[in-house]
Amino acid sequence: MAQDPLDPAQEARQIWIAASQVLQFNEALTARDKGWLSDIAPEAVFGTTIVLSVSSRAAQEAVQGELSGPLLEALKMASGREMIPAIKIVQPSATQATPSPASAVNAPMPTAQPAQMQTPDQAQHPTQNQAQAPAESAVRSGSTGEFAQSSAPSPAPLPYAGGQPQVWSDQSDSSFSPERLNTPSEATGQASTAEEADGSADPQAHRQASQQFPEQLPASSSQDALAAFPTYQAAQGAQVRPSQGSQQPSAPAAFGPQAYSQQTFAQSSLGEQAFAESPEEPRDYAQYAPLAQATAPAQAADNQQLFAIPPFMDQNQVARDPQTHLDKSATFNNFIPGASNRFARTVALAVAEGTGRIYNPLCIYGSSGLGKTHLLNAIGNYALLKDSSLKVRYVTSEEFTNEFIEALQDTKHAKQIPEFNQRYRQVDVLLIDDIQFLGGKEATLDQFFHTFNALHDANKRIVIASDVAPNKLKGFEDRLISRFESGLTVDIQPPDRETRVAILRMLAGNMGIAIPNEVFDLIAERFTENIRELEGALTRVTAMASLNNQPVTQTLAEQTLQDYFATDVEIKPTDIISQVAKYFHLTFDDLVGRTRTKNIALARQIAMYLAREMTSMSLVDIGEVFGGRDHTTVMHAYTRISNEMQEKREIYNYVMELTVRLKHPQAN
Ligand SMILES: Nc1ncnc2c1ncn2[C@@H]1O[C@H](COP(=O)(O)OP(=O)(O)OP(=O)(O)O)[C@@H](O)[C@H]1O
Repeated sequence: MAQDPLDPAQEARQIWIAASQVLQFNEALTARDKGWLSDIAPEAVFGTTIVLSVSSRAAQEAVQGELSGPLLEALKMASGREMIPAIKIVQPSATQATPSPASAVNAPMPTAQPAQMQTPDQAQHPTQNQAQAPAESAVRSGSTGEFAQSSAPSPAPLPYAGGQPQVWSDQSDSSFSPERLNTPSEATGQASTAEEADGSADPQAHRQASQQFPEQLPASSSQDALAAFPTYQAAQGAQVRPSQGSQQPSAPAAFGPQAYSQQTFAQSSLGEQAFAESPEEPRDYAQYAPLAQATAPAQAADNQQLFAIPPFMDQNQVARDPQTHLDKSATFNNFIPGASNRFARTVALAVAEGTGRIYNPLCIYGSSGLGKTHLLNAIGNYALLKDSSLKVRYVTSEEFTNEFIEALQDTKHAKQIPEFNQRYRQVDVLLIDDIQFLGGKEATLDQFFHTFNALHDANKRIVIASDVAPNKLKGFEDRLISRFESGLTVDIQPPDRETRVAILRMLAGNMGIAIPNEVFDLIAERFTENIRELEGALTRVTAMASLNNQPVTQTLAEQTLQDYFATDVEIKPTDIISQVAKYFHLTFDDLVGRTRTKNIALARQIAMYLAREMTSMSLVDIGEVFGGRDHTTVMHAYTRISNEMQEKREIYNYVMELTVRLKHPQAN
C-alpha cells in the first residue's frame, strides 16, 4: 500500500531508534561509550546525511572519534544504506528546545547550520575548513575513503555534511564503500591498483577528478561498474554463472581479483546513492511512488487503463500497486548485498537506471526465497522513481497466462487478443517472475514469444526471474531459450552468514525490536538456504517475546526454534493440509475447497502460511495445491498470519503447535 513520505525529522527519528538498538547491543562498546551515544538526538535526514545533535564538544569529539565506526555501521543497519552523520552541538539551553526522539516527529524541520557541525579534522584545522568552498566541502565530505580506513591508527574522521543535502559528495568518491575494508590491500593500508588507477588513493587527485566530471557520475555509475568487468566487455550476451555452491563472491569468482570487483561494486552502489540523494528524489522510492503518480496524472491514468487488475484477481489481497503490480516495499535500499547476490543486484541496478540496456533481457535465477522477486520489484520501483512516465509492469507467469486465457475466452469481445497484445507491447520495463511456470503451455509461450520479440526489438527492458538457468527451463522452445540467453544471465546463491545476520538486523531494526547479537547468530546459523525461512524464524521469536511481554533473549529464541532445530524432515504441502485439517477438526477437502466460513478460512490461511514457510514451494505452486488458487491469495495468507502471530497468542499457538506436529510426525 502507498505510504506517506516521512518528513526529515520523522525519518531521522525512525533511523535513530533502530540505530540506537544496534549500538546498545554492540558488545565492543563500553558503558562509557554508550553514555556518549545516549547524548545523541536525531534531528533530520537529508538524502544520505543524518543530522544528529549532541550537547557538548566532548560528546561531539567522542562520537566523531572512536565511536564513528560503530555509529556508521549502526546507521547503515538501521537505514539500509550508507548514512553520513553530521554532528551538531546544541547548547544545553537549546537542547531543551531540541526535540527528543519522542517529540521529533512534530518538530519543525531543523535548519542545519554548517558552523555548528564539525568533523574531527575540522576541529583540528578550523581555518582551513572554514575557508573551504562549498563544492570542495562536498568533495571532502565524499572523501570517505579516508573514513573507510578504520584500521588506521588515528580515529577515523567522520565526513562533514556541510549542513546541506549532499548531491555530489558521495558519488564523487568512487573509492568509498565499507566493503572495501575487506580488501587485503586496505587491511594493510596499501592502495590497491584500482585505487591508484582512478586516483582515489590520492585525495587531491580524486577531488580534481570529481570536480571535473560530477554530473556524469550518477547516470553512468552502474554502467561503468559493469563495464569494468572484463567478461562483460568480452562477452556481452554470454551467460555469467558463478560456480554453484561456491562460497566465493559471484563476481570475483567470475571476473578476477577481488579488490578490482569490489571497486566496481562500490561504484555501483554509489550510483544508486547518487540518484537517491537528490533532494527531489528521496531514497525511499516506495514512499514516493504515489507522489510520482500524482505529478503525472495522465500517465497514471494511462497505466491504469493498461494494467487495471483483471477481474479474476482480488484487488484487496495484496499490497501491490494497482497499475504496475509492483510491491512498493521491495527496493534496492532494503536489499542487503552480499557475496551471493551482489552481482545480481549490481546488474539489476544498471537495468533500473536504464544504463544496462546491453543486458537485455536480464535473467535472474536461483532457488526459492533468495530475493529474485525482491530484485524485480526493486528494478521497477527504481525505474519509476527515476522516470515516472515509464510504463512498468511486474507480472508472474501465472498472471500472464491467466490474462491471456481471459482474453482468449472472452468471445464477446473479439478484440481482446489485440488488446492484450497492445497492453503488453506498450510497456517500457517488463518484469516477469517465475517464468518456469510457462513451461509446456504452448499457446501462452507462443504469445509470450511474440511479446518478447516486440519489446526486445523496441529496446524495451525485459527482466526475467526463474528458479533455473534459461538453458535448464523445461518445456520451452529453443528459440525462446536462445533469446533469453542473448542478454545476460546471473544467479543468486544462498546468502553467507554475514549477509544473513545483516538481513536479520535490518528486519529487527524495521520492527523496532532490540535483539541481542547471539540471537541473530543463532538464527543465522540455522537458517542458511532461504531468506524467507530466516525471516520466518525471526518472526516467531519476536512474536513469542511480544506475546509474553518479554525481551528477546537467546534462551527464548532457542526455546521458540527448538522444533525447527530438532529435525530436518522433509515436509510436503499435502502433509501440512492433512495435519492442519486434523488439528481444526476439518477435512482435507475443506481446506482446498471454496467454503469461506471463518474457521475454515483461518485454518486454510494457517496451512498456506506453513506451506510457504516450511516448504520450498513457490506461491504459485502452493496456490495450485490449495485448489488452484491465485498466488496472491497465498501471499495474503502468509502476510496476514505472520502479522497476527505478533498480536494474537491464539494464532501464534496454532502455528507453533502445528509446527511441532509436522516436525515430529511420529509423536502424533
Ligand atoms: N538480500 C536481501 N536483503 C533483504 N531481504 C531479502 C534479500 N533477499 C531476499 N530477501 C527477502 O526474502 C524474502 C524472499 O525473497 P523473494 O520472495 O524475493 O525470493 P524469491 O527468490 O523470489 O523466491 P521464490 O522463488 O520462492 O518466489 C522476501 O521477503 C525478500 O524481501
